[in-house]
Amino acid sequence: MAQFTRVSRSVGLITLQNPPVNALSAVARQGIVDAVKRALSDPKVKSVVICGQNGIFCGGADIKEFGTNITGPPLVPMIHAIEASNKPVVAAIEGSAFGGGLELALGCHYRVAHSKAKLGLTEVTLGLLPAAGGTQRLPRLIGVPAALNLITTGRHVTAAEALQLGIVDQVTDHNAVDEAVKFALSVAGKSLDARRISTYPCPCPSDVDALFEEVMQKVRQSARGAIAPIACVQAVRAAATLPYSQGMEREQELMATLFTSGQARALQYCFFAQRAVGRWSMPSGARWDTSKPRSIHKAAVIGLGTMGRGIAVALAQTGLSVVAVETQEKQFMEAKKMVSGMMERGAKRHGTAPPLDKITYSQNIQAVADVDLVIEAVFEDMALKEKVFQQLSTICKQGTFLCTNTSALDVDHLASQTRNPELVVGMHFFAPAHVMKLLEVVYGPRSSPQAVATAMQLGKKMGKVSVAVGNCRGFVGNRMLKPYLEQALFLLEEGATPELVDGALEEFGFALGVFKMSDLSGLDVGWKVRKGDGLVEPGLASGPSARIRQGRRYSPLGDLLCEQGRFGQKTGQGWYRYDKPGSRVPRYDPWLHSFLEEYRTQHGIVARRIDQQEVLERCLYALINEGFRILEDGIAAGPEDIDIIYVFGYSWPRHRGGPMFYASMVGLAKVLERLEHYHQAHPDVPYMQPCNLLRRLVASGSPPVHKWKEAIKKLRSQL
Ligand SMILES: CCCCCCC[C@H](O)CC(=O)SCCNC(=O)CCNC(=O)[C@H](O)C(C)(C)COP(=O)([O-])OP(=O)([O-])OC[C@H]1O[C@@H](n2cnc3c(N)ncnc32)[C@H](O)[C@@H]1OP(=O)([O-])[O-]
Repeated sequence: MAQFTRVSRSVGLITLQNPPVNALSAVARQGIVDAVKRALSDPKVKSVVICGQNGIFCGGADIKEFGTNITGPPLVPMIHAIEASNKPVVAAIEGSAFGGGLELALGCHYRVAHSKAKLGLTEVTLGLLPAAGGTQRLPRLIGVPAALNLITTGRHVTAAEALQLGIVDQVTDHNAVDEAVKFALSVAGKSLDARRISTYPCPCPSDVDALFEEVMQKVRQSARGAIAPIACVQAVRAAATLPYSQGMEREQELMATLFTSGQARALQYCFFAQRAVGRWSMPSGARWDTSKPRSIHKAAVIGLGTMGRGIAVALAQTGLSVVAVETQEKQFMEAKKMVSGMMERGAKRHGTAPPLDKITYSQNIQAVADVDLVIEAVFEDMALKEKVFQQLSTICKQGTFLCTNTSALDVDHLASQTRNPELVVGMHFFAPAHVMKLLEVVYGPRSSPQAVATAMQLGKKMGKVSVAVGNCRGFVGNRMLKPYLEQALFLLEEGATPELVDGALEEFGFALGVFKMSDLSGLDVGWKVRKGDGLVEPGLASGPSARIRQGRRYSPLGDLLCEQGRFGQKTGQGWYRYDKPGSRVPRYDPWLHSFLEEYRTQHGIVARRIDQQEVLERCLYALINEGFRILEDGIAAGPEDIDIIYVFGYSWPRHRGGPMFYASMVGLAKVLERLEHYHQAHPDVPYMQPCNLLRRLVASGSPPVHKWKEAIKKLRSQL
């Protein structure tokens, strides 16, 4: 709803009241329409201010209404009525003005913003475009290039930038509503002819065609298959080339296409899923709202390799005091330099001072005695980690949380090395840890709800999207990755090339295909793990057993590359060739192709033609099937947790909503049928056998993804 009051005798103050973000729901829109009518018909009111309650202007259209039968007054005529008013209307922007919220403000004649406010036409991030006149008014106000930048990226701008761009007329450090009221008093009675943005000519660059062609090319490249950014460019082009009313028609047309698209549904699902993962629960019944986190003031990082350095930087940037421990002299000296460099670069980007004094370095693990929380990030070796946890358990003060950054090892086993296993959780960061947004918080059967709550809260403070998951090999992300990687190797054996597999995955929307990604991460990492698991047999053996391990199909292709010293980008050779070690541009490598041919000959494999569809089905459905197993095992509480892990940690294209959402869009019955097909064709790959949960969901009518949690609970109770 919206409240109307008269202030300073002649200013009509309209306050949006729809907590928590004053979204423009049907009731809120009706409230605005009624309040505006009242203000315009009240002769005592000479000017109007629109603001939002609780320090937030407006979070835009009510996203929860999308996909329902939308009732109430539509936004476009509501905003037109405000703009057409013959009394000046001033938007008082505090907190956020996003999407439809900013469009509402653009319909006002003036905008006053608080200095801490953020503004943006964010619709593109939800698979939409600003369809309440935003694509037509913003370019008229700030010019085509700046509007294109904002609308196609959805980026938030500060009040200072908004002032510089000309989006707002005044920025204040004081109460924005009070300032807007003063402003409204000062403009009462003045002509509004030059204040209605829809009547402005669009400042058009001389060569419109060339500009839009260039922008479209760039947007297509970065969109990775997302359609909304492209529609945004088309709508702004309409602003630049058509009269306002025709531009509005084009905006509505484009919006109608996006509105019902699967991509919009996927992106809106991601929006809510990202928030839902914060409401975590454990199989014990412990939950986010009943578990109290402890405040962390001082933390330690043990091990300053690549991961440890990133974690130390991320902690320091959060404002915590950090003790960074590295026992090896050479690594210690190198890490100190690198960490300072990382902080200085980060600070330069944000225009702040680097938090260099937040970190103290030590080569002695005893230095962590008084910290509240430790994150162990030593080499991925169980014996080494066991030793570290035993030491920490005796060195640290009572109650210190002991966390491990392991990406796959048993968190519960590490907990068993300590006196207080309830204080142990996994905090699995993704490289580079000070940049990547994802954090898997891994609880073992003995982790206390307080330890989980504390790690989740710390993750949030560090700006991470934190997801609480159960303990198993590889947790959620890396456990699902294993079958995906293996399928890619099997496809190579059968006749595919790295270029074909990567091409299919990149067309699907991944930033990098699986082989380019492996080259980037380093092939030696997985090799070491496989060696540890007893899977690696040196040499190019032939015969049926050469490609079988522990009774299952195994591809030694990755091991063979590593034996040749081909570790990926770092050595200049991997699945691709690079100009020199450390170069980033992958190039076709004739050696690799001859090697694959030789390998197939040696193993009596006749290469066959593999198409993109098979690549996608085998790689993605294998990964999805493991996702269903993870749900079945209770390692993830729901599909949202898995999807958010994949979108934020594994570059899964957000416009496809994450693997589990994608499965629901493809249709569970279809996924099941294809898995059955591939399992029949490859019976020596047990993980291709469709998971029971998938079968049961299909048998129960393939409920939509938001109903899976409920369905899983029901299925469990029947077991
Ligand atoms: C045919 C149709 C024609 C349509 C015309 C087009 C109109 C327009 O162009 C389209 C739009 O505006 S598209 C919209 C463009 N707008 C955007 O893209 C802005 C999206 N919102 C945001 O970016 C952030 O929420 C804020 C920065 C506003 C606040 O951040 P913060 O302080 O960290 O808080 P938080 O944790 O993030 O949210 C708190 C709670 O509010 C919930 N909720 C939030 N916004 C909502 C919404 N619009 N709606 C509903 N709910 C919304 C959120 O789910 C959460 O609920 P929970 O149950 O407690 O989990």
